[in-house]
Amino acid sequence: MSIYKGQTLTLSIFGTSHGQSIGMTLSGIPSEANINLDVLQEFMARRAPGNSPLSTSRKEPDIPKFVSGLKSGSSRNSRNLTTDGSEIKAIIYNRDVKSSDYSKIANTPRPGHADYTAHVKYGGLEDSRGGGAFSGRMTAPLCIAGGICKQLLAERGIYIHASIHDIHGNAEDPLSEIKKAQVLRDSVGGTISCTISGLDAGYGGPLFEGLEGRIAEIVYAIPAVKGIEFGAGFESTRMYGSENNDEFYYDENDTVCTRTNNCGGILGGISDGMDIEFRVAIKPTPSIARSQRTIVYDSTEEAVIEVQGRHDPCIVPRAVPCVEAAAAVVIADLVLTEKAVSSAASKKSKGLTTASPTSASSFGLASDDLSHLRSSIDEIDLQLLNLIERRLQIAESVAAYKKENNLGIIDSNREASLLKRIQFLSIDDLADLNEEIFKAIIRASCKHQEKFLK
Ligand SMILES: Cc1cc2nc3c(=O)[nH]c(=O)nc-3n(C[C@H](O)[C@H](O)[C@H](O)COP(=O)(O)O)c2cc1C
Ligand SMILES: C=C(O[C@@H]1CC(C(=O)O)=C[C@@H](OP(=O)(O)O)[C@H]1O)C(=O)O
Repeated sequence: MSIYKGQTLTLSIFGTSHGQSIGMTLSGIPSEANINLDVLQEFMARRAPGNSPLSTSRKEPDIPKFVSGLKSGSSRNSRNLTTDGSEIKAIIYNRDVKSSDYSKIANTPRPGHADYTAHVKYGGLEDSRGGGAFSGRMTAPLCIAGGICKQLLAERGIYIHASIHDIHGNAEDPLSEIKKAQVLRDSVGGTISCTISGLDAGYGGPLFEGLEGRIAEIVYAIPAVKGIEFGAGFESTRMYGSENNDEFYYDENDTVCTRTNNCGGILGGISDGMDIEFRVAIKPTPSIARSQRTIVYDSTEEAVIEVQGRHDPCIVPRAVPCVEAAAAVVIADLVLTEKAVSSAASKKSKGLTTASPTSASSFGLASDDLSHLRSSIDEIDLQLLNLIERRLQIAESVAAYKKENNLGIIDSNREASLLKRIQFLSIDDLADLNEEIFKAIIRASCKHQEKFLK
């Protein structure tokens, strides 16, 4: 078992590549967070093996079975679940295990893999099949946790997106490098870019509390990661200060912004309100079918091995969601731990120049108050969402009736009387605004009905 200890979140990942199962326990997620299982499964599928000729042929559906922490939500959709505040525990059973691939190389560590170091540490008791506890397969549970955290963050307007930057140095046609490597019975690595947007200024802290270190800690847990750089990173060593410094300005909403983002959205270990940008270096897959020299355990002999079996010719494409997952876990931990820092705190209009949680209160708006207000809004949004979903379900029945009776979708009389009723029920000065909102709801409903009339 391997454990990540954040300040609020604890994530433990268990199992091995060829054992019965792998899985994770995530604690610290508050109750009432909405988790949609379809969204989670789509995320898991981006990482799952066997989905492309450019990945390992091992086929694993990677559908997590939740054994605690999630309950049915208030919506009728059984795929919409809610956290209940207890530990979230999920298991994935390994399906497509072919351990015979590993029997020939049991005594000869693969260069570049963790076989040798695991052997030293666990004295021969380690399970090296499929990489054992060091396998890239262990990123499936990481993606369960990360997928949950991504949904939690999206509800707070924070989004994480990673993509392939280059493979083997080729940013124009990266996938062609994998095909070349396959022909050569070799492997290649590459770089993944990741952007975190929507995180307010003021998260993190100096020295050991710095955001770069916290993100790096969890990104380095992904097997095959060999480097991480933020913003201009190593390139900044070739710049003058005048080129590297990100000049400040106020945007049209009087929010503090920077003209460039060479610091990658982090200054002094603290988020500056711009996107957090970093790149991750992934080494070439260690298991390759070409001859390589190695040693034979418990002897002084050397040997030549050619690794058989199913392997990713390049880890980069499947590591992209893993990087998003790692970033999501650490940012969720940060957001759940630190008091929400008012985005208003970095606005000129409030007369504030710093984003520190303590200074916010001295200007009349305590960050505590703000986070309470925001959580009330989140709660209302949830109710609205459920009500809108119920309304759309009823609209489906209306569509069925219209289809049966050859009626058109738009009924202007009905729409006019509905809007009139809204005007009547509204508080005076909100009547026009409410009418606009309901017009949008009616439009969405008609669009939804159209699907059922085809
Ligand atoms: C998604 C993913 C898939 C991987 N697939 C393979 C693979 O098929 N074969 C392999 O030898 N290594 C694979 N790896 C990399 C090894 O697990 C990793 O190199 C090994 O555990 C040693 O760890 P290190 O490279 O971090 O030192 C994969 C890693 C990830 C993240
Ligand atoms: C199965 C996955 O990746 C595995 C990662 C891996 C390794 O050494 O890291 C070795 C291979 O395992 P096997 O030899 O059993 O096919 C990959 O298939 C996965 O990521 O789900």
